[in-house]
Amino acid sequence: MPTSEPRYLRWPAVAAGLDTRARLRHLVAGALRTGRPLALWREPGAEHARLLVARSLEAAYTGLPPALDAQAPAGFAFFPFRDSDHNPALFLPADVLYDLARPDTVPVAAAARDLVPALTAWLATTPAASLSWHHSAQPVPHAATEAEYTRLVRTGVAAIEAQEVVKVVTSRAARRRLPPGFDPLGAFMELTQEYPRAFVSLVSVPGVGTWLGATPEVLAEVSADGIFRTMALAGTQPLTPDVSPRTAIWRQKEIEEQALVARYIVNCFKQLRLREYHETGPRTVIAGQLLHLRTDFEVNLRHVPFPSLGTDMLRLLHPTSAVGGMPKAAALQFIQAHEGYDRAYYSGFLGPVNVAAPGIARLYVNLRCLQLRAEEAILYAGTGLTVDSDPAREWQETQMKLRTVGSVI
Ligand SMILES: C=C(O[C@@H]1C=C(C(=O)O)C=C[C@H]1O)C(=O)O
Repeated sequence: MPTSEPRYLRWPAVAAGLDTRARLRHLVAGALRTGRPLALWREPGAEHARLLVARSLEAAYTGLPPALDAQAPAGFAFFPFRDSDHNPALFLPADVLYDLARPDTVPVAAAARDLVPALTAWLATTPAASLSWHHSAQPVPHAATEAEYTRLVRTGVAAIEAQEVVKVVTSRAARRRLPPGFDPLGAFMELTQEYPRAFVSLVSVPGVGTWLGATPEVLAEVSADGIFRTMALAGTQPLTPDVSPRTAIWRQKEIEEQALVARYIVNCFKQLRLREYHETGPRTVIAGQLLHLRTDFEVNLRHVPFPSLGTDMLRLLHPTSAVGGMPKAAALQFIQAHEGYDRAYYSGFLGPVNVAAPGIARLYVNLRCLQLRAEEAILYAGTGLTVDSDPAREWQETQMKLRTVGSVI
């Protein structure tokens, strides 16, 4: 009889003695070996992580950003900064879900029943000693030197002075050799410990590659109580022993930079003719070893006549002026023309939709992240420029941001 209930697979004898983490490794090994996409994540404040395995790469290709409503399919969105053949927009269907809070069974979605024999076989194999992570087929992006980044910032400031853009976010890639025996799963676990307030993720997709990150920035969230949330996060300074969120002082440059992001979000609400939003802040918040300015926005979806607000906002927001700039089109054009490397999934967005329960979505901007290659990691960071930007400070700021995820290598 057809049913929409998942099927709960039990662990076979070979895996019976494995603890939760070893079972996770065993599942990940099987997904990698059989060429399947996977996403592992830990939500801010949550104790346990979840692993999702999609039945195939083909099933993960998507067009539009996901719909944030309870009827939409469950899965994990992994979207690039800009769609292209090299960096496809992906939505990994929640075919197999392993919840580390419930390690005794492996639920397989009704739509993925065909997967049960293969999955049963892979669970019964001897646990693998090493994992073969998926790597991107694209060339390693150019890593800007300090001189090159300085030039980029100067060009950005000149574009602001010439009034081509009001704000633009420039970024760069940095290459780091991986230490021998580097273990991405171990690094993921370390990040979850180190950054309890971040959204920590490890995504591996055939042909697309493997990305690891710990981001502080919500792009669009719909919670169980029907609240839509987004945030304007910008402005950066180091968290040092003598500053705290309560005593932090911000320069005019950072205040303006963050206000532009907040204004951008308000404009998105305006485009949808929505007036009933709550705005809190800006406040100073901690993100790893950094402080940022943040304004929170909330809409109670049960009190407004906009059933598709979450979906519409997501499509308007990305890429926000926290990673692109203002006006959006001109800033994106500037980035395309001058940045000199492919951001790929850095400053795209990612996160689960309808996985915890129908109607719950948590999408984050993919910041403080790295891409894994066979022997090296490519780290990414950017900075919002305004007319007052100083190239040396902007370089320093990217250095600080690289340290968040860089701490695990
Ligand atoms: C672009 C990044 O971060 C964004 C830019 C910020 C800034 O310019 O101060 C701060 C937080 C993020 O919204 C990054 O981490 O790479």
